[in-house]
Amino acid sequence: MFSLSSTVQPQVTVPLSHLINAFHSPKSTSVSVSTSVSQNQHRDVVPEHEAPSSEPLLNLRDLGLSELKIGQIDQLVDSLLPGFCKGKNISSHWHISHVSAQSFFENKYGYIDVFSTLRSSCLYRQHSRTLKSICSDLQYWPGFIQSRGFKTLKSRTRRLQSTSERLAESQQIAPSFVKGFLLRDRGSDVETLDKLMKTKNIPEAHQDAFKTGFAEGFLKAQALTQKTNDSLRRTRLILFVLLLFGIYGLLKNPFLSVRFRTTTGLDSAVDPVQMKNVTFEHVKGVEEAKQELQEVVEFLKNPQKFTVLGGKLPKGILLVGPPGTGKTLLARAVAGEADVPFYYASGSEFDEMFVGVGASRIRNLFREAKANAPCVIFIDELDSVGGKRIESPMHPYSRQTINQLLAEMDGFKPNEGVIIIGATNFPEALDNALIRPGRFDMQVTVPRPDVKGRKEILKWYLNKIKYDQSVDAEIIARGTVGFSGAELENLVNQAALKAAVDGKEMVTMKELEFSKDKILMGPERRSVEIDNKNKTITAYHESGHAIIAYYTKDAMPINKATIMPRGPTLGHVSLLPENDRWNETRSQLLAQMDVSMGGRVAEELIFGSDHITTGASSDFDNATRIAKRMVTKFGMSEKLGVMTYSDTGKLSPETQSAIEQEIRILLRDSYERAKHILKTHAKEHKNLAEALLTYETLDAKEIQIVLEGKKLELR
Ligand SMILES: Nc1ncnc2c1ncn2[C@@H]1O[C@H](COP(=O)(O)OP(=O)(O)OP(=O)(O)O)[C@@H](O)[C@H]1O
Ligand SMILES: [Zn+2]
Repeated sequence: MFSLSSTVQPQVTVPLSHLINAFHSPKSTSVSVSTSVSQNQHRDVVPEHEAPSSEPLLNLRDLGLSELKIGQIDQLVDSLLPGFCKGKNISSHWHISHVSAQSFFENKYGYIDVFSTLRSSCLYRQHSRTLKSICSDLQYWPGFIQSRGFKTLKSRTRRLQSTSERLAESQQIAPSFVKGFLLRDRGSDVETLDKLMKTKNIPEAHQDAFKTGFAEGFLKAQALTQKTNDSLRRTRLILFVLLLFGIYGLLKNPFLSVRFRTTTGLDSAVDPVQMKNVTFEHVKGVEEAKQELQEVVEFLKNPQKFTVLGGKLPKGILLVGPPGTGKTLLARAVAGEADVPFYYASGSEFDEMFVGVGASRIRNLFREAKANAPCVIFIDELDSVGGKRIESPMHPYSRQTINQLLAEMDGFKPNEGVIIIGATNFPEALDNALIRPGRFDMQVTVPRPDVKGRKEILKWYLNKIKYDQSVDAEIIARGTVGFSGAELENLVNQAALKAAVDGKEMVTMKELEFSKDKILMGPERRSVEIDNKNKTITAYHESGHAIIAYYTKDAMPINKATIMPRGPTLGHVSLLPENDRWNETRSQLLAQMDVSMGGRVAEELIFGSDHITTGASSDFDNATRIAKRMVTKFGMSEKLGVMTYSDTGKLSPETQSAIEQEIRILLRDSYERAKHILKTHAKEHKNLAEALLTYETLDAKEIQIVLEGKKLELR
């Protein structure tokens, strides 16, 4: 601790504590003193000390100090002024062993024992020896002297008053020199010291040494006080200079200044943007969301019209959906359609480790927005400011931030024309207080686009680039199940870049397919040298899949087959659902399993069962997953019936083995069906594999040509 009292304390009390230490620190000395006093005195003293009430109030005479013999005094003085008696001179020992510490502990060990004061005050009182009793009186002194160094005059007076009050009570019995110390009259200190030494018959030569020692100790203590004060002042100065440098650095250094700015909360994204250039036209494939937001646009255009009948519009709208589905775009479009200012804020901006900063940003944002109503405030990643996790110790102040947000949302009237749109990927993570009526009480789902939506989005972005008329957006749309708007935009962009790199004038299907595969499976690995044997195996394996897909009634249409290594694969066949599949029939699922089996079946038929490879593992994963779900989820096993088995680990061993049995049968049958097809179409299989070895990649049309036995035009 660096409190003033604790730093200054030691110096002022030094001289006396030295005395105290000198009096009774060498235990053996004090013992020998007390044993050598006459039995009488000893008896006199002991009972007094046994009575607790008499503790500190002892008269020197009672202590028998005046009766000490010369030899004993020598002993005493020796303990006070070590080395003095021997040399009858102020030895160098005395100079060194002075005073500079408050306690015996500190003198001995060289560092402060923080409990020394407490301990001493208790211990000294417990001592039954006479000299120690004096010390118990003496050690009142440091406490009062301490105040002189740094207390105000007022407090000092008060202290003195209380001191004298206490004194008044004990005036009759307190030793006079202790009184002198307590009153801190230096003159009387000396006087009392003189008197003491006189009454106690301390020889004159000793008296001088005694006083000198006292004075020296005092001076040293003064010097120490001065030193401590100086160093204290220096430390403060250094800290102040460092602080100034720190602030200067923060303002000067660009990186730091950004930190500083963002943490001050003074400029938290309060500049609105006019969104004239973004309208609902720009958002494709999310028709339902657009319809729901249409009424908000009407409201922003004319807030009064809506509230005149007492109707209330939601203050907050929550856009919920996976990343990249166009939530931000929709919010912008709302502002753009209504032609009102758009305030953008990201939830993570408010998630500050500094107390109050997040809250003050929210305040600023709402103040600005209200001044410019009607307007739209958009808070992206709302979960990072309004999430339930805000109780976590990592975000100690986010509770404040969310409370501020709630207060601001409650703080304006519904017809003020401020609409808050929040976006989140995890609505379930939001704090309940945020989604109750009056806050974000309208939820709009922004899902991943369906095949129609994907086609629209693709067309929208294709129209921004040069593309060949042969490009069929629908084919790409069908092959990009689960893609978000942002991913589709990226796909078109990558195709355009690829075309540019290849020196083409326009983007064709080839580039679009290429970038689709790249996004789905990772980049091509053209540099990998695959030996002919492996290439052949891959060609037959992939053609196996393709043949099964082609000749199985309920399989998805083939889109493409390739033996170009990409990501972790050596080749692949891609199939295209005609439409997004909302439901799948039993025969469609079986067809998918058969197609998966096609690869391994081909390897076995062409190269023999000793030469099958590891390449089919992901095919089996896929087939097994389908079979398992058919049995345990879809009720498609006659033996196990129309029942779901969610946690197979908890089922009885019989049921578990029955499930396993059924899955095994489904897979085995699938394998056999695939084998049958490949055996039947061995010729087509061979043709297709050879075509793949020649051309590396074949699209749906080319595959059809090969399988119909026609010759492919040379590319
Ligand atoms: N439905 C869509 N129509 C047109 N473009 C879209 C669509 N969805 C996404 N995009 C494109 O993707 C970009 C990113 O989308 P946006 O930032 O709106 O997604 P988001 O849902 O807000 O994502 P996040 O949750 O990651 O913030 C948009 O700027 C836009 O170019
Ligand atoms: Zn395969």
